[in-house]
Amino acid sequence: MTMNADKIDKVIDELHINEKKVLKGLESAGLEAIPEEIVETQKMNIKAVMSAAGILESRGLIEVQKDEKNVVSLTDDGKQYAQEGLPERKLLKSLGENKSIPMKDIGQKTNLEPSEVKIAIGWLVRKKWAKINQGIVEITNEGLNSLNTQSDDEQVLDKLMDAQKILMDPTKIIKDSFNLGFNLLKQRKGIINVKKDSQYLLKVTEDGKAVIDKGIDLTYTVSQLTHEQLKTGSWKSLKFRSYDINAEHPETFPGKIHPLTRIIEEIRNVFLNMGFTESSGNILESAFWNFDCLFQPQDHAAREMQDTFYIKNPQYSKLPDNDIVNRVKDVHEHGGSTGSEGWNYSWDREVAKQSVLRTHTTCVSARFLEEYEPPLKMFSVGRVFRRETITYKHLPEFHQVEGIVAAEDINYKNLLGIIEEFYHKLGFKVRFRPAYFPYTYLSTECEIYLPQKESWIELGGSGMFRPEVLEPLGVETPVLAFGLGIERLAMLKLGISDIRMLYKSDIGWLRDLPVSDGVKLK
Ligand SMILES: N[C@@H](Cc1ccccc1)C(=O)O
Repeated sequence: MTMNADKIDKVIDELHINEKKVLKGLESAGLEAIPEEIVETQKMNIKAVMSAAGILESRGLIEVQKDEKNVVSLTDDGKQYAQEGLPERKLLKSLGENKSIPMKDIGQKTNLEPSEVKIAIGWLVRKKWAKINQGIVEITNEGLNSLNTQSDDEQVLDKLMDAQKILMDPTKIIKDSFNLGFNLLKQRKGIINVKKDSQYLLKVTEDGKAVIDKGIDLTYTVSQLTHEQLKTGSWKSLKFRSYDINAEHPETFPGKIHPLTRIIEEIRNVFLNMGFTESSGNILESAFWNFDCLFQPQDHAAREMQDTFYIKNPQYSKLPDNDIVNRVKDVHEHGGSTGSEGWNYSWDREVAKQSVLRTHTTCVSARFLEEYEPPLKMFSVGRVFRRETITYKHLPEFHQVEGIVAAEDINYKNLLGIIEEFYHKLGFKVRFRPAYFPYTYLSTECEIYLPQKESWIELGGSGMFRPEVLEPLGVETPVLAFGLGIERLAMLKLGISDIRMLYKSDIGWLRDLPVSDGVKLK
């Protein structure tokens, strides 16, 4: 099957100068040549020819045939034998017409070296030129007949002497006289050398022919720009090799921002766009800001060691001004001036001073309210900590987004509207259920719908801060507040079923995520 014209043009366009030269060389050699010939005609080195041939072969333009040959030549000893004759020939000659001679006399009566005598007798017998009878060497008729003729091995010896080397095909076993002679010589050590040698033959294929027929322009095409070309300006006259966007390439894994970070950024953008101011607090917090100022009684279950991480060092954190501390104490003990009864116990300053890892970001909202005057809209994102057993949907450490809106005419309906709007912007449908928090009334839990599971899952709490919270902070307007978990939202957005995957260093699934989902990061 041959290529169409478009394909031919594309192939030509992609050929490197060396590949073009090899094709040129093959064209002038009649579509078939050994690499050495291309080296000659195209003035290339053998390495360049071979690597270009490899590429041409991979593109189907040529075929590279490999021919393994044995190169046979004579050793120095072999050459000496070729000149002086093999020992058995020397012995036969020096015996002349003598048909027999005792073995022990051979040394004296012939001109053979002592070391040759044994070999000579051995081969005389092997070649059936002589027999040994009770210590006497007797020349046979065959021996006499061969006085004036060359045996097979002697002929090969002569040929090798003349030709210096002879190529033999190792895959073919030929029973001609050359091979017989060659095998005989090989049985004697140190006469002939056999080396393997690969010979390549480059043959143009039909596709290659089509490319050659189209005409190959030897203009140098550059695949890489060098410093030199830029400096001298020679790049202006160069022809550049076009990109092959289909070329094989190693798989790469670009760095990307972790999806959880991205979702946090997306959430931040939503609130910033809704006109909220961003704030933040500390991970290490006093029980006062985490619990007490939120009207959470000091014997509340959530404060217990099994739910909250208490810190040994620093064991205690600083409390704010006595004013606010005393107002909080008042509210806890008997409701302050809110009209509420409070919790009716004796509030302990030491308990409020304990250091904790914040269990929610609501403490950020409390601190903000203490510092700023309504009207205000504030959100914060941060890590919170709870003594949870790790499961597919629980982590002892996770993120919350927390927010408050404080203004004269703010009400519970606004709260539901804001939460609905927030989830809507992230692509979720939300519903509300009544709930209880010590610091809000009315209180609600929000749930979002999971189409895959056809069920609702709880994502966070919210409510209107109680007067017992607002009064000590000096806030006179209503305040709506919410605190929503982020990891569960991330699970839904990313379609993962185990929350732990968000914190695993196993990057397998992260590799499959797109590099960007279009969320702008600062
Ligand atoms: N702090 C609550 C959420 C909440 C925030 C604000 C008001 C009401 C509830 C939680 O962590 O679950």
